[in-house]
Amino acid sequence: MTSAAPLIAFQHVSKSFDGGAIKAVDDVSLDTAEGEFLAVVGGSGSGKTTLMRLANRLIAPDSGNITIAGEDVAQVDPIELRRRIGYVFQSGGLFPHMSIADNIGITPKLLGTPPKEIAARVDELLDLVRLDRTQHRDRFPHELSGGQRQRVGVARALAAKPRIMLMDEPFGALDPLTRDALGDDYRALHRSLGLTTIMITHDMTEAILLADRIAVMRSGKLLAEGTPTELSESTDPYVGELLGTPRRQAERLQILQPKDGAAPQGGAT
Ligand SMILES: Nc1ncnc2c1ncn2[C@@H]1O[C@H](COP(=O)(O)OP(=O)(O)OP(=O)(O)O)[C@@H](O)[C@H]1O
Repeated sequence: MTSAAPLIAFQHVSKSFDGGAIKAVDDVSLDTAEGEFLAVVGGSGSGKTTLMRLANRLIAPDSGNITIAGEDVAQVDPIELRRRIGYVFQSGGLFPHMSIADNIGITPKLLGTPPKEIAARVDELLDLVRLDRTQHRDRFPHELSGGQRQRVGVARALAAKPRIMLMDEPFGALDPLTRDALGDDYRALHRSLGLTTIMITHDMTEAILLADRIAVMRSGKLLAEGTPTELSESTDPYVGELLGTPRRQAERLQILQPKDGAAPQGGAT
């Protein structure tokens, strides 16, 4: 647990579907401090997306509550909430018939921002996510690579200058190198913009590399949470199983370590 007051707090949150037959989220209490990067991992159907949708008020909990900076989200106007919380979808969620500039500018437009200001903001955001302005502004989503589309998804989520970013498997569908590059770039943005981020990922290695803290979900319940080091000390068999892959990767990657402290070829410092 962190000592600072949480920016986002789930308190005994539950959500069922199909008349109670499916307990998607089952009595989850979880805090995220301001500036923290929290990864939520867990198998398919464990309740990760439902947890995000509850925070964003896309759905309402059956019981418990979610607060942002101490305020119950149920009391916050949904438009105001979307301004405070950026949301990045796995598929990018871009509107196919709209240009990249229009996709990125949609939230400022809905908020009544004057067109000139929107155009300037779109260019600023393209720079921020490292996409060339002139090359990309007028293209359509199908004219971009998967990685570029996800960069646009991040830019669009940042358009209204939110303090909080919720990301649902944002880099899951990308090849490993692109995934790595986008993860690193996003982590840098998280820091430089002072964001608080909750990111769902299936990939424990990605969670360890990017997040300050990791929450493990299973069957709607929060099974474990902590820093990567804390989790690696967990005796829970499922947590151990999730950590199996990164452990094996780490062991195999040992062979890439320079021997006897010698500098790697190329003389990088
Ligand atoms: N609108 C809905 N109506 C009925 N059941 C739902 C609904 N949304 C989610 N569920 C069910 O709730 C459970 C949790 O789903 P959720 O999407 O939160 O899991 P997840 O951990 O995000 O899975 P994945 O990693 O596959 O995206 C699943 O059994 C799912 O089928």
